Amino acid sequence: MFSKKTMNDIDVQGKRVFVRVDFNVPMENGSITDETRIRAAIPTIEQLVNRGAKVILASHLGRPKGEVKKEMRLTAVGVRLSELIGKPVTKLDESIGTKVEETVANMKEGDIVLLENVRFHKGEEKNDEELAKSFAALADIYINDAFGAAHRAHASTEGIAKYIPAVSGLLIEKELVVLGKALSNPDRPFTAIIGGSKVKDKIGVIENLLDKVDHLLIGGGLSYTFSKAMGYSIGKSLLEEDKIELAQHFIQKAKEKGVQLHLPVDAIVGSEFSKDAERKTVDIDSIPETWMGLDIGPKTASEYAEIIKNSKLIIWNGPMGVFEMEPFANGTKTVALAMAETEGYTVIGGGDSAAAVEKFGVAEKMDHISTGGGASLELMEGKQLPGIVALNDK
Ligand SMILES: Nc1ncnc2c1ncn2[C@@H]1O[C@H](COP(=O)(O)OP(=O)(O)O)[C@@H](O)[C@H]1O
Ligand SMILES: O=C(OP(=O)(O)O)[C@H](O)COP(=O)(O)O
Repeated sequence: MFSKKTMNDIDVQGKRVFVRVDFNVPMENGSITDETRIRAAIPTIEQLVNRGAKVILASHLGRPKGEVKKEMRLTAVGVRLSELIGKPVTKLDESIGTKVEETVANMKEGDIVLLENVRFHKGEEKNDEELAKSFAALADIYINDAFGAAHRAHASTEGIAKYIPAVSGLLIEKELVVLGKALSNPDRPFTAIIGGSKVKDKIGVIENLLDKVDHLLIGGGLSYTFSKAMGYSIGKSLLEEDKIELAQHFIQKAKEKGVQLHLPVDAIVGSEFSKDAERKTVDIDSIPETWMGLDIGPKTASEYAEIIKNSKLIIWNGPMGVFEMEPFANGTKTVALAMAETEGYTVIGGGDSAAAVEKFGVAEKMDHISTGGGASLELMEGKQLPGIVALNDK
């Protein structure tokens, strides 16, 4: 049961509503390559517009680390949102300050304003009180609908909730209901697949996952820290040096728990991080010194596909390789196709993983595409998400 107040529990007509969404979409050369997260926010926005709210949207994009980065502006997102929703969206170049205050003061019922990337302010990720108060001062009500960022205690996801009435949006509610149902009493075999490049963020979740799953499949950039822990040389592959010991601990813990921890047995390596790189397939203990692992190899991919097909519940977060580059897309594609074929209940989490199943044309075949990668993993671990804890109880 969802114990937090939602936007259905409150009156929003004529109210200024600060809606935190997760518009952190994959971008390439200024264009949006996957709009899953924008589409996922639309039911909340549309309903608020129809109910006569003044809708102030806030989001982060990428990790600009407190600086204004031109390629991380939300301008393209504003344009696409306006097209999808069929209404004007006023995109501002700031998220606080006089210009924002004036624009908000002139809003009419049903208007939509999109603020600039909140992470252009250092205070956002520090959950700075002053910044949170400035966001709160813009609105009468706070609605959190950024499921993908709900595991972050930031000024616009958590801090703001201290100062004005705070409720959840429709997406967060839906995510919690669907994920909660799948995870509360999981069908077995239960398999989790973890990959991607946010190694520091994701390696920690493995500790608790080992208590929950039957199979854990590791791929993507994350896998090379494990290869290193096994004593293999990994050339120039992605490595989180200070997590090698932790990876060793997980390999040991998996053995003790009887969890099948599967690590890649082969890799596709490239001579550089480029789609035009020279490429070859090698066993995992034979990555040449100056090369880098950019995809799981074919033996690994087919082993993983087999496990997926024989599982009853599969949760996948993080691509198996740099699938955005055609020569390194095959591992992710094989896993995506196996997810489409399995009889098991399939959950995809994360911006890039969602983009991958779209790219390979199998999004429709998934049982649930979650907008949160890290957030769904933390939920699966049994952790409380700060962006949700902060909301008012029913
Ligand atoms: N071997 C690798 N080396 C470097 N980057 C990788 C590798 N494998 C996958 N990636 C990258 O990981 C990124 C996605 O990681 P992440 O953000 O953790 O996933 P998600 O958004 O699904 O949670 C993709 O852009 C992909 O190119
Ligand atoms: O893309 C996101 O997370 P995800 O890659 O775990 O799905 C969210 O927007 C959170 O972004 P962050 O991991 O930079 O805080």
